[in-house]
Formats: sequence, C-alpha cells, structure tokens
Amino acid sequence: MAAKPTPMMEQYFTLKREAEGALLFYRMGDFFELFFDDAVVAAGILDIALTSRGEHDGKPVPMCGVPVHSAESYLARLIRAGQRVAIAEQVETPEEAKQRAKREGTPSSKTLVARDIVRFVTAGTLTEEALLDPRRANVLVALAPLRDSVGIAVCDISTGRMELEECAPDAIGAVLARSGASEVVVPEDWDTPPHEAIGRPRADFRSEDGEARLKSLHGLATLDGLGAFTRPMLAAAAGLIAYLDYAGRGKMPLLLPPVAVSGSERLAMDAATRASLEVLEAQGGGRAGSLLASVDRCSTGAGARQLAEDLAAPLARRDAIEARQSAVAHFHRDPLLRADVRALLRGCPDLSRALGRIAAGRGSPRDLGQIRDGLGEAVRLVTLLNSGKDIPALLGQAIWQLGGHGALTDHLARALVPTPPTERNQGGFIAPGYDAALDSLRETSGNARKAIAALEAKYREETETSSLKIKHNKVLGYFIEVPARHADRLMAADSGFTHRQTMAGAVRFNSLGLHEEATRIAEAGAHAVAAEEAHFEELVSELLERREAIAATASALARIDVSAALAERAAEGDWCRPEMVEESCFAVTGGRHPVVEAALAKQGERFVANDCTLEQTDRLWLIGGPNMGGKSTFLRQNALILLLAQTGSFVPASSARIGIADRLFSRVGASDNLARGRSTFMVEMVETAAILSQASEHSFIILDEVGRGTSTYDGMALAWAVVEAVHENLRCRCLFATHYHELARLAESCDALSLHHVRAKEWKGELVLLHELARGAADRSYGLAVARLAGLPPMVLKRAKTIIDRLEKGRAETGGLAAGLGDLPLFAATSTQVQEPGDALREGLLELDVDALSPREALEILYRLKQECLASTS
Ligand SMILES: Nc1ncnc2c1ncn2[C@@H]1O[C@H](COP(=O)(O)OP(=O)(O)OP(=O)(O)O)[C@@H](O)[C@H]1O
Repeated sequence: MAAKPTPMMEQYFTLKREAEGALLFYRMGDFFELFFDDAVVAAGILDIALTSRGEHDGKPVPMCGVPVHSAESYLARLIRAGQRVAIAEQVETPEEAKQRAKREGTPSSKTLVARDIVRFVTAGTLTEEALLDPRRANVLVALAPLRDSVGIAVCDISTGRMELEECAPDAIGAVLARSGASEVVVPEDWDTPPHEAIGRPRADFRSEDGEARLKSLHGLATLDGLGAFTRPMLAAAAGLIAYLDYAGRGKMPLLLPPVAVSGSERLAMDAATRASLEVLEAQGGGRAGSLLASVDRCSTGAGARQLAEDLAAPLARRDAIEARQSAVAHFHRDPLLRADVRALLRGCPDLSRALGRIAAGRGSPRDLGQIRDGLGEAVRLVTLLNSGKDIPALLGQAIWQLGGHGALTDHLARALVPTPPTERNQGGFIAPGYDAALDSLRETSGNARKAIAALEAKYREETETSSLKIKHNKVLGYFIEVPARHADRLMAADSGFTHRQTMAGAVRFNSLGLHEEATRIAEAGAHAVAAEEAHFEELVSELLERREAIAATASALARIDVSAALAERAAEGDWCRPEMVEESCFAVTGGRHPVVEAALAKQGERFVANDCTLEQTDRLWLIGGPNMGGKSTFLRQNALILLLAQTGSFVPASSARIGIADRLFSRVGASDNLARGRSTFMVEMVETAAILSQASEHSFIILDEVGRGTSTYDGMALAWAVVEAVHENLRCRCLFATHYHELARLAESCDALSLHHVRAKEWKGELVLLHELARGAADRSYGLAVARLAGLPPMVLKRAKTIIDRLEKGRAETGGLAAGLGDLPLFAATSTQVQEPGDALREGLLELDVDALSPREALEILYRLKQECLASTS
C-alpha cells in the first residue's frame, strides 16, 4: 500500500494542480524549491544540482532549489527556455500558523504555514527590470476567432500599451510577426491555433465581458470615445484581460486605454518578408546585422523599443508618414539642438517601465525616484525644444504631452531622498524634513545609538576593560562583548551585567541600560519603517491617478528620441528625405544598403550606389549577372528603402520619390524550414504562392531566383510563369533577380518589363565584380570565374569548362533551353483562354493548403504541376 503523503506533500500537490502545467516554485525559507519532474526540467535548464528529499510512493523525490534573493536571474533563464513558472509564497508567518492551529484545534506540529500561488511568471507578463530587454517591447497577444474573422488584442504590460485589431484568418501570421509576440493566448477549443499558442477557456473570450472589463478598468460609461471596436476585437480584449487576471492572480498590471488599429493604415509584411529582410533580427537570430541594429541611434531604451515597433509596422498613410518625416527633418536641420536633446535623453530613466512595475504592485522606491527624475527631465526638454524654430506638428504634440506634472514632481522631490533604494521594506527613502514625526523617530534612534556609544565608554571605564565592545547582530540584537580572560569581572553577581553567550574566545553580556536603548532603537526603527511604508503607498496612489498622463509623457519622450536618432543616422550616413506620393512609382538615385554599406565600411571598402526607377510603364525589372555580383543586395536595398521611407525615416540614397505601398513582399535566398517538414523548394513555392494571391497593384515585390531550388526545366518554367503573373495580373512594382538567361525573352512580350544586370568584367584572367547596375540583359554568368575565386580545385574547373563548351554547342544547335518559348502566348492570354481565374499552374499553386500537406503529397503535387507546365510549353 502506498504511504500517505505528508501534509507538506499534500499542500504541494494541491498547488501543483493549480499551477496547470507551469513549473511550481515552492517557497521554503530562503529558497524556492522545485520537486518531481519540475525539478528535473529546471535543473537541466539552469544547470544546478538535482538532489532528492524524502520519498513518495517508495521512490526518492527529485528536488532542486534556487535562493529567493537571486530568483530573478533563474526565472529569466527558465522563461527564455519557454517555461512558465507559478510562484507559491508563504502567505502567513509561522507564528500565525501556530495561532491558526490553536483555533482549529489541530496539533501545531502538524500545521504547515499556508502557501498560495501569488503569481504566474510567463514570457508575456513580465515587468521586472532584470527579466526584460530594455530595448525590446515585451508583447502579449490574445486572438479570438469569431466566424470568418479574428480579433487581436496586443499589449505590452511593461509599458501598458494596448492595441485592438481585426483581421482575416489567413493574415494572422503577418499580424503575429509584426507584433513580435512573446506569448499568444487563444480559446482552447480553436482547431487551428497558431504555433505554440496557449489555450484558455472559451468562456474567457466573450465580447460583452471584454467591453465591460475595459469600461470598468478605465472608469468609462462607453468605449465610443476611444474608437470603434468590433466584436472580435472586444472578444480578444476579454481573453487578454482574463489571462492577465489569471497570471497576476487578480492583480491587474498597467493597461492603458486601447487603441483601435486598422490593418490598412500599415504596410503589410508577412513573416517570411520580415525574416528575409532581417528587419528586427538577422537570419542567424539576434539583433546584430539587422536593419534595426544598423538604424538604431536611440539614446533611451524606450526610444529603441519605439523604433523597433515603427520598423515592424511601417505606415501606409501619407499624412502620417510625412508628420514623422518632418519631426526627423527638424532635428536633421539643427545639429546643435539634436546633440542637446540626445544628451538630455541619455540621462532620462525608463519612465514607462517604472510606471509598469508600480502599477503591477512591484514598484520600489527607486521606481518612484525614476518617475520623479524622468518627469523632471521632460520639463527641461520642453524648454530645449521650444528654443527651436518652426516646430513641426508631431513634435508640438509631443511637447504638449511632456508637461503638466508639476504638482506630482514637486511632491516626489520633497518626499524622496536623491537616490532611493530598490528595497522598500528597510525604509531610508523618505527625505528628511518631509515628515516631522518620521524625523523625530529617526532622531530617537540616532540619539539611542549615541547613547549606546556613550555606554560603551562608560562600561570600559567601570570594568577597566579597554577591549570591551558593544556589538550588534541579527540574532542577539545589541550585546556587550569582552575577551574571555576579562569575563570574570562581568560575571560577578553584582556587576550589573547578565550573561548571554560564551564563545570560543569571548563572552557576551547584556545590561539594563543597553536593553533600554536597544528597545528604543528597535521601536523607533519599526515605527519609522511603517511611516515610510505609508508614505510610499500614498505616493504610489497619487502617481497612479496620473498614470495615463505619465504614460503619454513616456511615449512622447520615446517619439522625440526616435526622431532625433533617425536624424542622427541620416546625418551620419548622408541619407535623404524621400518624397512620398500616392501613385505607384519608385525613383531612387544613389541607393545603398544600410547594413552591407556599414559592413563594407568597416573593412575599408566602398559600397557602390545604384539607381532604381520603377513606374507604371516600366514596373518590373529582371536582373541578371554573375554570382556575387550584388543582385540580392540591390533587391533588398530597395525593399529596405521603401520600408524605411514608410517608417517616416530618411533613406540611404541621394534622392528618392516613393509611391506608398500597401504590402511589401520579399522572397530572397533559400531558407530551409525542415523543422516544419518543408524542403527549401517547398518553402519557396509556398511563399511565392502567398505573394501571387495577396499582392495588389500597390504592392512592392522583390523575388530572388525563384525556381532555383529544383531542376533547371521546372525552375525556369516556374520563374517564367511567376514573372508573367506578376506582370500581367498583379501589375505591381517588382524586382526579379534570376540566373536564367532565357527569361530575357520575356522582354519581347511584356511591355512594362525591362532587363538589367550587375556588371562584371574579366581583367587579366581575373573576375572583377563592379556591383554596378546597368540596363540590358546579362551577357554571361561568370559562374566558373566565381567558383575559381572561391578556390575550387583547377582540375574540377577544367572539367566544368569542357562540359560548358559541350552544353553551349548543343544549345546553339537546338535553339537553347527556351527554344519554342518565343511564340508562347502570354500568361494573361492563356488565362483568358482557359477558365477563370488563371491557368492550371497558377491555380494549382493558389489552391495549395500547404500546411495540410505531408512532404510526400507535396512532392506528388509538384510532379503534377511539372507535368502541367511541360504540357503547356509543348
Ligand atoms: N553595391 C555594392 N557595392 C559594393 N559591394 C557590394 C554591392 N553589392 C554587393 N556587394 C558585395 O557583394 C557580395 C555579394 O552580393 P550579393 O549576395 O548581393 O550577390 P548576388 O548577385 O545576389 O549573388 P548570388 O547570385 O550568388 O546570390 C555582398 O556580400 C557584398 O559584399
């Protein structure tokens, strides 16, 4: 028969059930302990010793533990490893537990200190400074599918920002990629949830509850004043708030009034486009090498977070883009103002995160100090900014949001010491002179300390023991200590000293006088700490009454920082302000790739600037040329210029006139996604299919070597068909890089398509890559020359040369790979001959529900598509 679990184990199991799959941090004294599988998992992730404690069902119970005082760093590592943690704290003192036992009539030896889960620590619900990256937003998303639409609630509780949005189910991937969510919650009965989402009860996602919670959180009778929120949006808000409730065990973190976001106000980019353009992260992961890293000159963490958000969700409305541009231009024009503003911002604490911690009930006196200092800096910034001329509207609005906190800052300045501590329960943060009663308590304990020093001198004299000392420790409090050889004098019955402890070389005593002074200190100290605690609560509630205004100041500071930082970047790199227009054009002269240019500059090399001019009558550029010639770089640089321009930034070019795009697509390079069971070619086709189905006339597409992942015939056929589809059906701006010379023949049938190549020449047998774009088709591919550069053995190169000569001879005789394609009817023409909406190939691609395919089915479909393709070319 299994042994009955101990009361502690029973308590543990109850809490573990409540933890619902999260690791349970079970508080025992100065440690959080983990047991059973939790211990095994945590010990592995944290690389700490796995021990055992007692037995359960006849087996030792695995255990590991982390000290409470350093728990944050362990939590950070567990969260990063994808875990969630439930914190079970002791919610009564051992003394209270004993009293309870007495009341309940249970033996006190069997009564455990009550414990409760006080909080869940999850990736999306962090507020602690140590657990957050200062330059990255921490985003929690809730999705609520409702009929044929999905509501999305996005929030960053470390700053309180909250946005509500609605999208079509197939756009969820793009929205999640844009928000950069750390954690996603969805109704648990949803049959197609996004990868790694956390299921929560369906009842949490009721739109009526969402509306009611938002109204009560913000003290509003109606939400109409905040914007138009749809039912799916409110359902998502309900799910998000319910999850925050659950994770914080009823303690609501900072949530500002929600903002309704419309997808059409933003430049849409899917996850593949973001990854291939390396917007926030480089392909290998990490910030280094990304567009963000090469642009970010922000002085504050809040500014860096805002910039990342801006780059992740560029705008699609001209007035909004131009408003940001004007703010950047203001700082660009005035380098002195820019330098002063940036210097001031560098000393500005992170207001929004301090506010987030305070609102979540995890604030410290240091956070109050940061709010005081941040608001003070904001006022100085107002003076500085008002000294400039012709202040643009966006900055004017920001300046207005910076002020208005006079009473609160005065109060905080009077109440707090200059550098308040992070510990709240030790006191010492209320300034002298703020509270007379507190001052006199402090004076009492100061006097008592002086009295103790006087007692020491007096006792030395009386006992003629110069080595007598009055000391203090946590266990005994104050005591008198003498070396053992002098102890006899104090041991005497009439000495006035009472013996407390005998140590190896010393003996410790107490005295009535010392006891009195020590009690005075302890009482005054406890009263002082309680008084400071009360002041802390008062200050916090005064501050929270102004939470929205403080959050507005924080976001104004971030916006000013971003504008000044982008101006700094523009000045540093000689960037220009792009002219934004509605029509679908793209005219960039002297364009550069910001990341590649910086990398080359580090090696002392120069980046070759190139022009790109797309317009309705010349909207598709087919770009050829040698490997390593700079095709991919050219494609990406133009996509990045568009993205930067729509972010409101200046761009790396000497001039730019840019038609605002609704969507940006990039299919650059092959990225294997074997983890999801897709081959390189499959990924390429899936992404191409997405582009063909989603792009509009106002989109901007870059496609790099579509079709290269399969056999020459199939690849070329697909590339050919894709170019035709883009040219005839989508009719949008597109840069298409390819090694298939045969595609040049498309220029004969596609009137808005032109041919370009990156230049190279051979000089004294060596290949020289000029990285310069020129009109016309590429004459040859220089593949062997590049291979030679890469160090392929001469024998292999020689053999390859022989094979090429043979192949080329054959090609000349048969008319080449594309023989017979000259009179192939255009894509559009074939599409009208066959049934709507397109030819079989395109239809086949569009109809693929690739996520539902096994690799084998995918391959079978490819064979079929190939057959159809061959059939249509024969
Ligand atoms: N405009 C430029 N000025 C200077 N160097 C450049 C330029 N463009 C590209 N390069 C250099 O050439 C390298 C190769 O460029 P890129 O990858 O764009 O070539 P590619 O033509 O796409 O090659 P492949 O066909 O092999 O994919 C870059 O890493 C960069 O160092």
